[in-house]
Amino acid sequence: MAGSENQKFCLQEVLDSFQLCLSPNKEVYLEHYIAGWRGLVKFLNSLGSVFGFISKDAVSKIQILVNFLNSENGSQYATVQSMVKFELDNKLVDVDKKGICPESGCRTLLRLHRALRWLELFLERLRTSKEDDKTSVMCREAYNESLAQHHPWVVRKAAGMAFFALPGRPTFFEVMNVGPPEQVVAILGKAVPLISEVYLITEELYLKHNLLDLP
Ligand SMILES: CCCCCCCC/C=C\CCCCCCCC(=O)N[C@@H](COP(=O)(O)O)[C@H](O)/C=C/CCCCCCCCCCCCC
Repeated sequence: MAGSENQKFCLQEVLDSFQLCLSPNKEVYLEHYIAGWRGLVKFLNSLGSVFGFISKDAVSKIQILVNFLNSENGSQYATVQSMVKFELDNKLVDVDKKGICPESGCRTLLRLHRALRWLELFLERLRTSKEDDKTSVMCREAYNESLAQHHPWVVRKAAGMAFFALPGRPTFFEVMNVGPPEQVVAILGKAVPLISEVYLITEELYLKHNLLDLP
């Protein structure tokens, strides 16, 4: 999969990954979760270098999780549930403040998990938007309702500037690469509930283990 972030984006592939994410007993497969994010990063990269700092952060977090999956403990990272159990049982998570495990799987996934909520809110706005609605406004609103609450001022400012560079809705829909607008809206109608389900399962798991504020 190396370098796949540079290939052409297709929304259907992202949908497929998030579909494969859930096991029959509603565990979240890390491999497919990562594949979903890789697909999204492809989209981000196609929007231009102004989004480079966001893409870079997402790629570095994806890479941390890939490294865990490929490590000698890889089988413990098969699902988000098994990762949480393994890291907590073996004291591999910095719970209160950064210490000897600053880049645990739990902490790294939490950052992507928060971004998944932004994605859900943004895609729902896109799905229900009108032709001349502004993607930058949809993106900002979704960001303010989610990720922004976890970012310091300087990151919020940089993100806010980048949103101005987002293309209009028609170009945005074209880049999604699934056909005419009605088709995009139909696929978004499948993607949003799926992403929401993955988000909620992870949120409940993290809440149960008191992991929602990992430093
Ligand atoms: C389906 C097609 C349409 C939507 C496609 C969206 C594509 C989005 C792809 C990636 C989204 C970005 C994921 C960002 C992860 C951010 C994780 C994070 O919060 N990191 C911060 C905290 O990390 P630590 O310091 O604690 O390690 C880090 O400080 C962040 C730095 C970069 C800025 C992040 C800004 C996020 C803005 C999200 C909106 C992206 C706009 C994309 C527009 C399509």
